[in-house]
Amino acid sequence: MQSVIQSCQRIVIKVGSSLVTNEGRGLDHAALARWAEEIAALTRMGKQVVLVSSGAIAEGVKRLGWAKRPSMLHEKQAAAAVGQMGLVQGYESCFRQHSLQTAQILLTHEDLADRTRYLNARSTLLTLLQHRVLPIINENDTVVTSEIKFGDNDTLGALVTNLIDADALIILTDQRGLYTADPRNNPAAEFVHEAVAGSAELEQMAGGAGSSVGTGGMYTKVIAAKRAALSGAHTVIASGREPQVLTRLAAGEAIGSQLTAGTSRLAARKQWLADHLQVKGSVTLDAGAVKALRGGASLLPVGVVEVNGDFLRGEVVRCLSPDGVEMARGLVNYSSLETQKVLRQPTTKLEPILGYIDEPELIHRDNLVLLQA
Ligand SMILES: Nc1ncnc2c1ncn2[C@@H]1O[C@H](COP(=O)(O)OP(=O)(O)O)[C@@H](O)[C@H]1O
Ligand SMILES: N[C@@H](CCC(=O)OP(=O)(O)O)C(=O)O
Repeated sequence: MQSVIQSCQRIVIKVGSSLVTNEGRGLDHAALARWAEEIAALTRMGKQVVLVSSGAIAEGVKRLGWAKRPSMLHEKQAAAAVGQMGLVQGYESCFRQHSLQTAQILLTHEDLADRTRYLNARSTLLTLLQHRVLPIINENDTVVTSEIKFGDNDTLGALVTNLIDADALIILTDQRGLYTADPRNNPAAEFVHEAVAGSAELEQMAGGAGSSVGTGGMYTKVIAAKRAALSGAHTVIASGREPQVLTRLAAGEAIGSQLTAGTSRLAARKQWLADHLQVKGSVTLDAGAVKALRGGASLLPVGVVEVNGDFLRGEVVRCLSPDGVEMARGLVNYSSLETQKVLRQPTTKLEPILGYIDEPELIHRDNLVLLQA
């Protein structure tokens, strides 16, 4: 078996608290240095990497000299604020050795649930990647209340994977991967080398956290793999203590448990577009544009004759044929006001009319679902 990571270009890597903080004993600088070296090697291969790191609370608890992880939310938040300083300092200095710039991003659930904030988070992350900066993400623990909390970084890792259309999610933890039962208390548990992400039996195998430092255990990792697969991304759960784990995965070596996505990234994205998003308005196309879309092309402003309703960049609109029948829907690159200004215009006129150009297409073909043959 080959690792799918070899052919993946954009990868989210999540590292858990017990690994980052040596089971709560304090920041594991040697481990951070190893991952930094490997991630630098991945970026030299042309891969784009986003790191989701836990460990702020565990490190804060250690720095504050507390005997154990507190149960009060405010104490956890205080610990996270202290510990996050340690995390970013640690990562910054390790990645600097490899001339890699890093950026800290702290997110809450609301940032990804709100359409505008979601698009902003996406654009910022993609811009950082374009500039070869390594984003290091954690939950914004100091401001969250229980209602807006992701709660565990496995979920956050999967949502970031969906957000940036990553090809894969690698979850590094303190076990080799997924076993048929928690190996800490089931010596007979068997290792799962490969499975389809989202299969029901995986959720039955996975238990909670085995240590007092981690939160979600294997259950949240299996659910994260199911969620990552919704945008067509594969997940690998592997040990962060395995020597050269990241570079070996990138070389195609099958390490850890590989939970593959059933559908391709493009098919998944189109399914998601078709099913999940609220439709905000519509554009009416001319006959030429209808033909172009049916042939697999993107929608250009030149083929649009009318705009109906109010929509913003990133929202979903209906594409109507000249006789008013919905023939496609997709994610628009320009708002209704902007579209109004550029309809029937060739792409070369976008910049003179708008004063800027986001994308040459009104709807890119990857963001378009055809509804009729
Ligand atoms: N089926 C399983 N296979 C492997 N580990 C499991 C399983 N069920 C529960 N676990 C537990 O999940 C733990 C990893 O999750 P967690 O402690 O939350 O780590 P992290 O901090 O890396 O997120 C393992 O140490 C193990 O005890
Ligand atoms: N945001 C928290 C993450 C908590 C968490 O999910 O931990 P883990 O199960 O180890 O990934 C922190 O940095 O402590």
